[in-house]
Amino acid sequence: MSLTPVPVALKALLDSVPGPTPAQTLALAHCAGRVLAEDVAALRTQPPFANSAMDGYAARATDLTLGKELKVVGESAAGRGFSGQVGPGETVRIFTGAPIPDGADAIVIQEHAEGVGGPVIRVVKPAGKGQFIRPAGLDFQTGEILLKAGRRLDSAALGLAAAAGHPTLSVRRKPLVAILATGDELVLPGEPVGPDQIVASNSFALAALIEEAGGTALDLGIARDNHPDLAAKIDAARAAGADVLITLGGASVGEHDLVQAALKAQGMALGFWKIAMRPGKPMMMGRLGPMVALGLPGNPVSSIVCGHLFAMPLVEALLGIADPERDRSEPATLAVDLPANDERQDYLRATTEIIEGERRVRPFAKQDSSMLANLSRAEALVIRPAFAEPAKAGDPCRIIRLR
Ligand SMILES: Nc1nc2c(c(=O)[nH]1)N[C@H]1C(S)=C(S)[C@@H](COP(=O)(O)OP(=O)(O)OC[C@H]3O[C@@H](n4cnc5c(N)ncnc54)[C@H](O)[C@@H]3O)O[C@H]1N2
Ligand code: MOO
Repeated sequence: MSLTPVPVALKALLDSVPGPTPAQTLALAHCAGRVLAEDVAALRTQPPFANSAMDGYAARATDLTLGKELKVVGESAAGRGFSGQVGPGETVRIFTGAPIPDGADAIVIQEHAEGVGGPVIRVVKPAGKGQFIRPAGLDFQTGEILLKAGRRLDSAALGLAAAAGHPTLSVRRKPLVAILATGDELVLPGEPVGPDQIVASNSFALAALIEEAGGTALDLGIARDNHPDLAAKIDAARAAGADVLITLGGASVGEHDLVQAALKAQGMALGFWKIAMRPGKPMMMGRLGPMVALGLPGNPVSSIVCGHLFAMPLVEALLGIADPERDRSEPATLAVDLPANDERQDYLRATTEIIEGERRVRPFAKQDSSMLANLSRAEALVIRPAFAEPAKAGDPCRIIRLR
């Protein structure tokens, strides 16, 4: 079977998503990091009235000339405006956020006015028309679309939704991603490690990526390399209503690599198996009813790199985020020579440094897909396209930043 190129695999995976998860209404306080299911329109105009950007004096701009003396006829504070009219030769003491009184069309800040005894001030620096006045609707108008569906709710978006008068928002349900480790050799961290056993790490790494992308990770534990156990764990994922089942390991061609057969036995329609990528070659994708099945290789670095490249965009697609397929790579410059590449697109763990304004990347000499320590030290993955010619230090390249 030929190897599926990375972009073809990504497209097939995202196309397999039946649609975004259903919408749910949440109180604003619980919306951080969630993704909007609908556009958000302003329920009010902001600011609702012209107000002062500074503490000072509101007057007619024609009166705010050097040395002019003005009579203070009242005060406008935030929440308590001045109800009268500002006439020629008059001014109103005003504070930041307070409504601009009728008749006034400029603010002189208090540092540019001095008291001359009694309720009189003198202008020591002129102010032009409109100075320090925020007109009504400066920020937004009622009905204006402020945030589009698919927007992740960061602090700026949440502040804006609140200012626009929304106590709740319609957001996508977090995609539920069941994660199943497989292997007779695996024990959990902290458990006694017998001969020939390995500590399972992939579920923890993948759960973190899923949560970072905006999903909920459901750890199904470890299935042993036999059909009854695998079937029971796959059943558990379906019973939980998982949108996605990620399996870890058992993806390759050995006699104990049973995951694909176990999924097919339950009716999985295979999308693809084996991609032109290093690490990550034995990755598999299929559909089991409404659930997307993503089979990641067991090697820890392979599963995490596939998690970045495939599982995170999959969660984004389920959240209805626009263009989950977008190119996430950035330009950089190689710090070392690299040999020609074969048919698998490489993702090389690398450190990065800025030299003379240029991001230089230095892949580790050892790239074995079992080595997690250099993945945690890596700041980027250097992409080496399939069949790339030998490259020299100083050549341009593309990278995916890891942090
Ligand atoms: N004859 C061939 N052998 C292999 C091929 C191939 O094409 N022909 N492909 C290799 C590649 S590439 C990869 S990647 C691995 C992936 O194999 P599996 O997905 O079947 O992974 P396992 O055999 O189950 O495990 C590989 C390795 O990773 C450890 N592992 C597994 N699960 C976990 C976990 N949850 N946490 C930590 N470590 C885990 C496992 O103990 C093994 O050491 O196949 C190559 N072989
Ligand atoms: O593709 Mo495997 O992930 O090279 O080790």
